[in-house]
Amino acid sequence: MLEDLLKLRRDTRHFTNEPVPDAVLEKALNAGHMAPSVGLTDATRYYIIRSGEVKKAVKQLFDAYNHKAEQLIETEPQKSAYQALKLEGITDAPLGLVVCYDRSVLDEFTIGTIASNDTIRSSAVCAIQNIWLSLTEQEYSMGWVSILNYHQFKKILNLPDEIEPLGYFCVGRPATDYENQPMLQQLGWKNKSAAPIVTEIDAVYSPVNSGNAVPEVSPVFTPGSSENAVPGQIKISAQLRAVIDCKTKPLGSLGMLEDLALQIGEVLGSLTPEIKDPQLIVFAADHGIAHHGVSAYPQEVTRQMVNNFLGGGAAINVFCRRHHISLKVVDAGVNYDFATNADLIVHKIAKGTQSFLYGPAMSADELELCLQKGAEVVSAVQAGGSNTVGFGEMGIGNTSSASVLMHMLCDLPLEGCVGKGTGVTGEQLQKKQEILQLAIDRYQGSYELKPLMAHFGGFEIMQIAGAILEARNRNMLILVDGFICTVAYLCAFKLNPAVKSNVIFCHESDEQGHRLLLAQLDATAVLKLNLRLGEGTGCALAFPLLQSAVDFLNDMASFESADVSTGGDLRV
Ligand SMILES: O=C(O)c1ccc[n+]([C@@H]2O[C@H](COP(=O)([O-])O)[C@@H](O)[C@H]2O)c1
Ligand SMILES: Cc1cc2nc[nH]c2cc1C
Repeated sequence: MLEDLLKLRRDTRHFTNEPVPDAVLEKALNAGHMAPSVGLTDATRYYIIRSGEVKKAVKQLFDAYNHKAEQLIETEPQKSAYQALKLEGITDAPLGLVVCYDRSVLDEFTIGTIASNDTIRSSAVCAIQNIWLSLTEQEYSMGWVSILNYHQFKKILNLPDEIEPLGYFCVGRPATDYENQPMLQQLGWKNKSAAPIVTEIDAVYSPVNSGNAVPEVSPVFTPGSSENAVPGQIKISAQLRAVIDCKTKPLGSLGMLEDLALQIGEVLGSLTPEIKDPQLIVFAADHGIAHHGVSAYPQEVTRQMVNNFLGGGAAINVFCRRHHISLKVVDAGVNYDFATNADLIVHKIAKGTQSFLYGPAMSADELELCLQKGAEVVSAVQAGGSNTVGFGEMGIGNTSSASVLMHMLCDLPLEGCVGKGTGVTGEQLQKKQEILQLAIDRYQGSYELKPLMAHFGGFEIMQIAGAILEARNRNMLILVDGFICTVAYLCAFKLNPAVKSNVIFCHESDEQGHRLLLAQLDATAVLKLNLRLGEGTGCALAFPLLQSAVDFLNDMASFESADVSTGGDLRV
């Protein structure tokens, strides 16, 4: 009887050393294969582990993470109780089973995954339950080990990139029935609720009728209003100019460094400004448009590079270390679930945008959420004592999004806005242009700013726009990187032109379109090094020049203090 099996099924951590016959395993895996899979994606994959060496390596991963979990427990009695629990039987169980799903099924059109890619993961969970019940019926059992560093786990099993494991399952003959209850309940850790928790929803929720009205969220700023002026901002331009001109140098001879010193002094409201705790934030997200062959690299590079940032091995890590800039990564919408990491801020809106070839990349609500989440990042940065924030991005396909936004918002010919991105040239570049043109031709929405931002945007681009707006509200110095970041700035600027005074455009990217965009914005970049990497690399490289501008303003002698004769051209 099914009900008896459901009652008997246990998450098992205690096994006899009796081997699992092949026929038992085969029957259980066939039961897994009979489970529902969304849109018949058939993405569930199984790996069998019999090797003692592999089991030992998995056990070590478990031990390391379990130790971490122990550290999180605050009270000693609870810690001791936790330590007494046996949470796995990796080396005791005769067999290990790794249940995974294959993300590459998403490379083709699939049914049922449009709202969330998580559905393929859920299908694998259905298979797991079938296997569990089949093993129970055959008087065997299984134990789910989920406390693992999945990055390492994939590495030691040498799983292909697109294969995502849900856990390691210990399989064998149970050595106990835990008195017919979950082991955690038997040991008094926690009781299972007595009955399913069910609520009937009989009407569509409306905040107005509920008597529990949600206060309206105030916009990040009020475009075009005089409230945009930062309170207390001191008009010190003339004084700064005088200080710069009195330094021991021919008038204007420090060129652009003089403009930077002036701007930094103005933004930070000081004749002796100090750059405090500079921070670089890389916003990362995936793009539905990336599935249409518009990039030279596959989508998974986004998450691989995020892991590279977290591991300290990317160009931006190297440059930030060199120039003593703190680095954080924001998961704004990467198509992946990252392990917890102190340098990762999870502001995931969804696992990638929808392809704007078929409809809006994001909803109006998601756009607002992006602006809000970006603003939150900057609030936290300032609360930590920083007054200078640089923005970088990572997202396969994001030059496509940025190019269309530039075209739509600046009314410039598309060809001038589309470039090679990660390296598409020749026919592929032609194809990228055609796909983007098709998306534009199909667009039937409003030509107002926000609908355009939502339809063609990316989660990282819009979170950066929100972050720039908040940094301006907080009177911070804002460093903008290459082409994609400048498009994020363009969106922010269209919402509040006052952002311009706080922004330094750190470099002119080699991406075709950036030069044109900077000209359109009447902006001059600090560097031109033919970079087209993104990540915020331009910001990190320009930083020592900005610091040098501040240093000459603060530390250089004046004609008077050094007793040097002025030429006839001194302005003051
Ligand atoms: O910052 C730039 O100017 C820049 C120019 C070209 C490419 N990129 C990077 O390349 C990725 C987007 O390129 P693509 O070809 O995938 O659209 C994304 O991760 C960006 O960080 C960045
Ligand atoms: C390898 C790689 C690194 C990147 N960094 C930013 N965008 C990138 C795109 C690629 C492909």
